[in-house]
Amino acid sequence: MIQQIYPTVSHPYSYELNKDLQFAAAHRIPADQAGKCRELHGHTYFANITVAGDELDESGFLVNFALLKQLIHGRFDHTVLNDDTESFSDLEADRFPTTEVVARTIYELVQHHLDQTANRPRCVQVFLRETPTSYCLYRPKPENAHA
Ligand SMILES: Nc1nc2c(c(=O)[nH]1)N=C([C@H](O)[C@H](O)COP(=O)(O)OP(=O)(O)OP(=O)(O)O)CN2
Ligand SMILES: [Zn+2]
Repeated sequence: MIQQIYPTVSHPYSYELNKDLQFAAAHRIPADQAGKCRELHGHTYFANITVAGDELDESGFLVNFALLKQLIHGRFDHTVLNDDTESFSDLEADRFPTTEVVARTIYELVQHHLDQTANRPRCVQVFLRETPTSYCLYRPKPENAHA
């Protein structure tokens, strides 16, 4: 079980939910500065996804916790991230599967789903831990988070 205190994000909404999930994946960072991380290696990633909004859906949910797990764990668990060419690329640094880019990609996948719901909650933060000593936070710009 994941138990951690996460950084808080300020937002104007009345409801906020948080979903912890984990997935095992391999990656390589195709940059000279990446050193040993240029080689294929694996991590157990821990993600915390924060969703906020003012309206609930017909189930009384902002969004179903299980749906968030399905979107992210279902897509990335036991994969090689570099092979997921819809999300990542070995040719553009902004799409290398770094912690930063994976965190942003999780945001994009979650928000894309939320944009299709009637109650339209917003993903306001993604926390992604790659190693015991390394993590990244992704927060959309306010105009995207509060649209
Ligand atoms: N800004 C980033 N820097 C690094 C990333 C990254 O995604 N963003 N990734 C790596 C490697 O892929 C590696 O997985 C993580 O590196 P690091 O934290 O250095 O891992 P260690 O286990 O060796 O950390 P120690 O604290 O030294 O034990 C590298 N950099
Ligand atoms: Zn790595």
